[in-house]
Amino acid sequence: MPPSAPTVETFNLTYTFPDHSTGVNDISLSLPARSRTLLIGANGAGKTTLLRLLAGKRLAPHGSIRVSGVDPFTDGLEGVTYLGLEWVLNAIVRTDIGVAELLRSVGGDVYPDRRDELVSVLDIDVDNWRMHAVSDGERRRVQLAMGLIRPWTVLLLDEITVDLDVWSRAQFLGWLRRETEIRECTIVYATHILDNLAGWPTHLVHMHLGAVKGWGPTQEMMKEIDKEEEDNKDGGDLGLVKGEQRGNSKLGQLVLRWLRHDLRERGPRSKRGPEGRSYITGGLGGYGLESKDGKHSGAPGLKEERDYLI
Ligand SMILES: Nc1ncnc2c1ncn2[C@@H]1O[C@H](COP(=O)(O)OP(=O)(O)OP(=O)(O)O)[C@@H](O)[C@H]1O
Repeated sequence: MPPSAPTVETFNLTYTFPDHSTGVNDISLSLPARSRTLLIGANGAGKTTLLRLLAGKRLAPHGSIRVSGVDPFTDGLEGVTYLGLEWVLNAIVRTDIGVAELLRSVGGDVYPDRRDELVSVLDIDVDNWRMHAVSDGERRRVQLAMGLIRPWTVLLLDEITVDLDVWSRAQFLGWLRRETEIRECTIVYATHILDNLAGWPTHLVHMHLGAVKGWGPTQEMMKEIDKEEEDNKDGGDLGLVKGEQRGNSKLGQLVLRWLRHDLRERGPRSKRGPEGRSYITGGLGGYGLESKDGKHSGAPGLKEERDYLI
């Protein structure tokens, strides 16, 4: 990979699984060097598929992906680090092995400054922790350190911070941010957890049913929610009352809005339930029930779609 700035671009990227279901559909993105992009979308929106394609874990059509201006699958994926589920499930991190040894095995001695920095940021006890006898969150912290010691140029992160406590996650996100400020590197991060992310992403990508519905610099994307605040509607378009809105960050409000619209647009998953009864999902889950004769039995206390908060 050339030493130029690590831009990430896709050109009409489409991927269909062997069973003919759509993974991603006609995605064109141009993420600038040193950007920190969040992939946002409901479960099944295509975030993991996109990240795996960018990482070369799935074969993208020739010419549909460029990293630093070149086809990474022709010219090499060196510098691209993908941290996702399969990496997290690696069995070695559950064996009776010390942290120091593990970090050494992934190049800790070659990059001692980065190793020590990550150990400090992720609050890892190098001397005493053995991997078969740590908590899930502690294990995850060691895994993050292992995956990030080698200086990557493009980091593709599929939500793997779920086990971190709020403080550790904030420290970690701060470290990632600093990386993009002091080194030539770029991050694409798929997450549902928006805590401590206000001000973190430089770009947002809104995915739905395998497609990108919108993307761009965060400030541009936020205008949508700024406008809603200006309009000052009761509960806006989220179906939430005012007080509930206030509890969310602006980013949280924007994402709630997107996901609510996406679920409405997608519509019900299935009309048939057990025993011939059909679910009235209204795009928001199967809370209401309709009996065979069409009479609405409903979930206790829930009568209208507005009642089903996401
Ligand atoms: N191996 C597979 N074979 C067929 N279809 C798949 C496969 N993996 C994923 N899909 C489908 O592709 C779509 C996108 O899945 P993907 O895992 O990319 O979503 P996601 O946005 O990462 O979701 P989540 O937020 O739940 O992790 C889904 O509809 C899913 O059912």
